[in-house]
Amino acid sequence: MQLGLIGLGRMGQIVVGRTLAAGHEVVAFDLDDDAVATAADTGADPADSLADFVDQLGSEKRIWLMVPAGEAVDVTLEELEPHLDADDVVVDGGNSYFEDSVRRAESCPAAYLDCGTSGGPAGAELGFSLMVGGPQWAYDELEPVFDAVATGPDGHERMGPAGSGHYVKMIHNGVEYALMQAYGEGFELLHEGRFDLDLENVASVWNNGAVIRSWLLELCEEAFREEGTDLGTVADRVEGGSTGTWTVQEGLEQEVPLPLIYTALSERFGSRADDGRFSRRLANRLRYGFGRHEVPRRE
Ligand SMILES: NC(=O)C1=CN([C@@H]2O[C@H](COP(=O)(O)OP(=O)(O)OC[C@H]3O[C@@H](n4cnc5c(N)ncnc54)[C@H](O)[C@@H]3O)[C@@H](O)[C@H]2O)C=CC1
Ligand SMILES: O=C(CO)[C@H](O)[C@H](O)COP(=O)(O)O
Repeated sequence: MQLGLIGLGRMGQIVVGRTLAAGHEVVAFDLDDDAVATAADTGADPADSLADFVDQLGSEKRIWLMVPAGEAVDVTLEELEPHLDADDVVVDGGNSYFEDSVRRAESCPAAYLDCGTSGGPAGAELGFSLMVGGPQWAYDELEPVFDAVATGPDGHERMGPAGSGHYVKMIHNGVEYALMQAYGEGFELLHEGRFDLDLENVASVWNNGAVIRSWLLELCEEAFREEGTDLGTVADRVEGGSTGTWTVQEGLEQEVPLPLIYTALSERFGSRADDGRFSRRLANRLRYGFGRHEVPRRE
């Protein structure tokens, strides 16, 4: 299959690499020429403009967007629109708000798949977990690419109609916030508590058979190994927050109580006051662990 990839940042380059490794062709475009050159070095066909990108794709276009959520998706779709028809498929693999995806699916001339992507840049070797919404035929059509980008055939599923993929990913991120908060609080108590503990050792022993073992806990272990048991210069400041805000808003609309996710979100907002909380410094470092997000550091 030939896949057109727009957005060649941390996540897009992985989609390119995994799709090529599975024997497919990739045409790659980004506003940043260096990102296009990196994709070309991996074996993709570089496009120097969106017009060039569209020209290089065949009559039944298969396009994957991996650009930042929001305006970049709308701008890209607007430019693609004159070149798309009902036989084409567009996948949005970013963290778009699900209601935006429903709107885009209604107005896009091509079949539109909203694809929640989990695993982060650190998950490149294993492959991602993909939660897809949209028409069944388009999902079936893209299955070889989903097999390649995901951990394999078990790493992707069609969730339901338009919007359902990004809806499931939004709530996944709410759970992610609460888990990070829970690990952060536990390690804060261990750090401030009665014993002089090596937190890397604690995380390591918990990761070997304990009920609370997980990938996030492995990333806690990595953070203590690389930063030290007191997290060194990692600042008490947690960025991000959009996906957690949407999750809490949805909980309010559905009248489903989400006290843990809400608390984790409000802790993030509170962190921006910089008052030195350990749990938030760990959350800051964990976002680097899975997302390669920049780590704000204190002086
Ligand atoms: N980093 C992570 O852990 C995860 C990120 N995501 C989502 O995946 C999407 C991409 O994320 P990252 O790769 O981390 O971002 P990134 O910032 O590393 O890369 C975004 C790329 O898109 C390009 N771009 C921006 N606007 C463009 C446009 N109009 N046309 C063409 N290229 C454009 C930028 O030049 C950049 O190369 C976002 O929606 C993000 O929320 C999803 C799961 C995990
Ligand atoms: O989706 C992700 C992980 O699953 C990304 O890392 C995302 O950027 C994190 O979301 P937020 O910016 O709301 O912290």
